[in-house]
Amino acid sequence: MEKVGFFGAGSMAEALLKGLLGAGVFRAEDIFVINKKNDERLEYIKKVYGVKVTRDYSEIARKCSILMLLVKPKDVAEVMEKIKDHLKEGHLVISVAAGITTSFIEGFSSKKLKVIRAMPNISCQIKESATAIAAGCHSGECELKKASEIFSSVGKVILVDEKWLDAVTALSGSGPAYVYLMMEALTEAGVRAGLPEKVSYELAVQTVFGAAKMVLETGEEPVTLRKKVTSPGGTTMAGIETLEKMGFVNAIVQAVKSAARRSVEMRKESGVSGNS
Ligand SMILES: NC(=O)C1=CN([C@@H]2O[C@H](COP(=O)(O)OP(=O)(O)OC[C@H]3O[C@@H](n4cnc5c(N)ncnc54)[C@H](OP(=O)(O)O)[C@@H]3O)[C@@H](O)[C@H]2O)C=CC1
Ligand SMILES: O=C(O)[C@@H]1CCC=N1
Repeated sequence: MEKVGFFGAGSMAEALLKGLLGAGVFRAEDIFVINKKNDERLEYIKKVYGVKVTRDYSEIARKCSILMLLVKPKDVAEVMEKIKDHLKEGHLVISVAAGITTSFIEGFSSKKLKVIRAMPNISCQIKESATAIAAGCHSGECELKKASEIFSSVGKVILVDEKWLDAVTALSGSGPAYVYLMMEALTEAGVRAGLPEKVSYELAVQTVFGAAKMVLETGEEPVTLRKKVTSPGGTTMAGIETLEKMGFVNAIVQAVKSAARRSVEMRKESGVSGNS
């Protein structure tokens, strides 16, 4: 079985660990995890998931054929500097860092480094991620298949052109947070309408879950289902009209635009030149 190295032991690394181990894609003993300085966190990861932990970058590069960059965009260069002399053409580097291009990563090695850029989301923890993947210029079918296998084990995978990844990041990478905010807003709204907080919270969360499941299980589009809920002259119509008046759709459109812009900014702040 192939060995995989995790550079980073934060939220994304843990979400992926849970998903990959749960799905049996890798054995715990074939996963190596490194972080920068948080000893407590590394100890926790080792204890809870039974994976190997180290502070030796070259050990990971030597032992693992798949190297996953699970660090913040600004820290990608530091990791690449530390592993660049140990990289071989046989390595597959998979980065989830928002805004960081495959060409930036490829640029750290004189070899034809195989790089895949992926944008999963936090739901990989429960195997429900929406992940988009794009290939770097030395990656082909084989690397895409491998990355696809990894991310399929934690949800749905869509293959995209790399130029779309800022938009993908803004939509589905950040997207769970927008939906959580919607749940918070519904809960708050219920409380303001007189419900006890616990009742409001339970209704809000189940409503969001049920609505998503309806779309997936019936195959009907959201617009069709929305019309089915909206009786003429009824309560939903009153609610939707207020959302429209308050610019709900535009607020979402602007949120995704801002997030995509931030992806571009983070690329620049991380020292990456060029687009997407
Ligand atoms: N969170 C999310 O929902 C999503 C995140 N992403 C992407 O995933 C990446 C990681 O995000 P997230 O997990 O939230 O971030 P966290 O801040 O939770 O984790 C970052 C990790 O990187 C480690 N790290 C920093 N520098 C180094 C280094 N030089 N060598 C080794 N490890 C290092 C940190 O170690 P230490 O604590 O010791 O400093 C920490 O374990 C980001 O690039 C983000 O864009 C993508 C999709 C969704
Ligand atoms: O907020 C961020 O920058 C990361 C990327 C997508 C989700 N979280």
